Amino acid sequence: MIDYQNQTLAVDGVPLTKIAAEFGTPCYVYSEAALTAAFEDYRASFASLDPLICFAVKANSNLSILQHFARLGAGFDIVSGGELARVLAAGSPADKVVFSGVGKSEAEMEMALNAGIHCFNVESVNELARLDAVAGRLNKVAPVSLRVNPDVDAKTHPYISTGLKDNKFGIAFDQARATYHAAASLAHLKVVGIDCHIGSQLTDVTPLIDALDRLLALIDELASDGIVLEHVDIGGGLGIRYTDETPPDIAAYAEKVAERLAGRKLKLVMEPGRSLVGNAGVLLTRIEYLKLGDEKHFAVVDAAMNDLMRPSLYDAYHGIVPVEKKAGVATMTVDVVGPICESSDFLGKNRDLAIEQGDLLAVLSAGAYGSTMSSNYNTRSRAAEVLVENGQTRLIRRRETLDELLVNERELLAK
Ligand SMILES: Cc1ncc(COP(=O)(O)O)c(C=O)c1O
Ligand SMILES: N[C@@H](CCCC[NH3+])C(=O)O
Repeated sequence: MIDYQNQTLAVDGVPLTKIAAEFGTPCYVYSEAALTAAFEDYRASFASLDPLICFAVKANSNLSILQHFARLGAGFDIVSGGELARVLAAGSPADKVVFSGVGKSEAEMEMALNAGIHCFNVESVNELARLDAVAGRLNKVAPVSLRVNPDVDAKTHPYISTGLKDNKFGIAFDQARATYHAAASLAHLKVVGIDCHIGSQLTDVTPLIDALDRLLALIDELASDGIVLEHVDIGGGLGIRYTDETPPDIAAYAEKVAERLAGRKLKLVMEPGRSLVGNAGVLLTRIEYLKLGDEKHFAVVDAAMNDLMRPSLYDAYHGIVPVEKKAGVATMTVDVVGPICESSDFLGKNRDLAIEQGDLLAVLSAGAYGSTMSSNYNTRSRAAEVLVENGQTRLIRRRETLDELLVNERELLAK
C-alpha cells in the first residue's frame, strides 16, 4: 500500500519519484489495493446482513475508481445528475444507485427516473410533491426513501455535521411520520425505505447507533400505521486517521447494527465515502521554493488550495512527508503553502521536515474530498490522477490543459 521502501515513499511498490517523473506534479496517486481492502473490510464486517454498500461518489468521483468499486459489487450514493452520469459511465447498474441531496432539480429527477435508480432519498415535503409530478409526467412510479434528520449530535466539525435540527438536511424527526403518510398518498411514489446521514469524519459510532435506534422506532410506528418499509439506509460518516484519531472499528460497528436489525425484514443500505478512499490516496507535489525568513520558513509547493481545499476550508490536518528520506539534510519547521494568492492557501502549518528545494512531498490521506473539491482558481489546471494497480501505474485523469481552461470563453470574446 503506501509505505517507505529503501527510504523512498511508494504506492503499492511503485516509488513516487518514478510517478512524478512520468506524470508530473501536482498529481493524485491512489492505491487500488487500498481501495479494495477498505471495501472488503465493510463487506466482511457486514457479511451477515448482505448490505448494499453505496459508495458516496462525492468523496471521489474519478471514473476509474467508480468502475473499480462497481466491479467489486458496490452501489453508489449520488447527489446530482452529474454524479449519476459518472456512475453510469463507469458501468454501474442504475438499480444500485440511491439519490440524496436537498435540491434535486426536475431535470435530475427525470434523468434518474429514466435510468431506473434504486431510490430517491427525499429530503423535504416539497421535494415529494415535485417528484410525484415528474414521475406522473413520465408515467413512472418513483421509489422513495425519506431522509430523516434524527437530531443527534455527530460531534464532528460543524461544517460537516448534518444530523442536527439546525442543519438543512433531511426531514425533521417530529414531522417524519406525517411526511410518510403524505408520501404514501401520492400516486406516483412508492415508499420503500428510510435513511439518515448525520455527519462525516465520525470517530465514535455512538451517535450513529443512536440515530439508527430513532429510525427503528419510527419504522415500527409506521408499520403500525400500515406503512411497511423495505430498507433502512444508515448513511456514511465513519472517520479515518489523518493524524492521531482512532477511527471506529467497522466490525464492532457492524455488530451493533446487526444486533438491532436481528429478526427484522429490513434490507441494509449504507453510504460510506471517506472511509473507502481517504487513506488510499496521496497528493504528490514538488517544492518550488524554500522561502526562509528570520522567524518563519515556507515551503512553496506546486499544489495549492485549488487542488486540496480541506486545510483552507476546515483547517483540516493532513500529514505531509518527504518522498525521499535523505541523510544529512537538516530538519526545519515550515508552513507548506501553495502558489495561490490567498493567505489561506496552505496544506500544512508548522511541519518539521528534512527537505531541500526541489524535493517531492506527499500530502497524505488525500483520497477523499481531494480531487472532487478541486477547482481552477487562479486559472490553475486541475491535477493529474494516477491509479496503481498490481504494481503498474495507469493515468486515470489527464492534467487539464490551458486550452481546456479557456475553451468555454474564448469563442465568446467580443468580435
Ligand atoms: C447523504 C450522504 N451520504 C454519504 C456521505 C458520505 O459520508 P462520509 O464520506 O463521511 O462517509 C455524505 C457526506 O458526508 C452524505 O452527505
Ligand atoms: N467535504 C468534507 C466532507 C463533506 C461531507 C459531505 N456530506 C470533507 O472534506 O471533510
